[in-house]
Amino acid sequence: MSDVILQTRDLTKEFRGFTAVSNVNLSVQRGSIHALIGPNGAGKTTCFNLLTKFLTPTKGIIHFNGTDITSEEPAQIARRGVIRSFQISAVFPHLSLMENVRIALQRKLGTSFHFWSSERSLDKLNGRAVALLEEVGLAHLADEITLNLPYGQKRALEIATTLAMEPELMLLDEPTQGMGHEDVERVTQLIKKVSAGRTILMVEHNMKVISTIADRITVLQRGAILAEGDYQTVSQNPQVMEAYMGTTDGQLQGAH
Ligand SMILES: Nc1ncnc2c1ncn2[C@@H]1O[C@H](COP(=O)(O)OP(=O)(O)OP(=O)(O)O)[C@@H](O)[C@H]1O
Repeated sequence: MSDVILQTRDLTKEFRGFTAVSNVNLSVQRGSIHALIGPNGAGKTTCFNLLTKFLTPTKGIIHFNGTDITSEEPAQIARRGVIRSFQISAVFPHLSLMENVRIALQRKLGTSFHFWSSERSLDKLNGRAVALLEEVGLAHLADEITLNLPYGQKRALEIATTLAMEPELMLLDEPTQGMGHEDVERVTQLIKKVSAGRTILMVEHNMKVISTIADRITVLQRGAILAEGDYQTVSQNPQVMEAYMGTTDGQLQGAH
């Protein structure tokens, strides 16, 4: 039986008559790494904004875990476990890595009386923060000031703060953007690692990353789904090649 965690039906967003996302029927399998790709302006970011309700759809339905969440507020959707990776600017540069992860954990716990009434709550909080830093390979830098981290490790910290929100579905927005080859490799492996027991929907331009870790790919063009399938299927689709390269005999590897 297929196990779909996220499903959209006819998801559409119009901006003053311009259709940025057009009747998108997206189906994300639980436990998969699903990539959303497409040329500039294809509607990828708008899709993410609709899924997290930073934008209200003009039309369409969003189901998460079988529940219609279309009319829910962003905070409600986040509480359900749909968490978009924080932008790098949301990580406090003058605080240590440990402090940043603790703040993310506190944000998740909020004013839960059950948690804070426990005498050992601070120990638990610190323990959880260390475990998250370990998960992303940054535990040895726990007391380092975030500002001093190289770019690749800042993105790993961003993933740790996202994990602190206990995501069931993580939305990663161009996680390897602006990285050198080694950082791309490291973050690719990190995404693979943290995908265990979670579902990841990622916007990514780097075809090497996509071919390495994506189970399924949805290609958007001018707001609509152009193609879907695994890397092999999508990369050999003449329409996809055309959309990326303006040629039907090009290779997707060269895109972006
Ligand atoms: N708030 C807005 N008002 C008007 N038009 C918008 C708005 N947001 C996005 N658009 C338009 O919608 C289209 C899709 O934009 P979007 O940012 O979703 O594309 P994208 O696939 O994420 O592109 P990129 O890869 O360049 O980030 C673009 O033509 C963009 O100009």
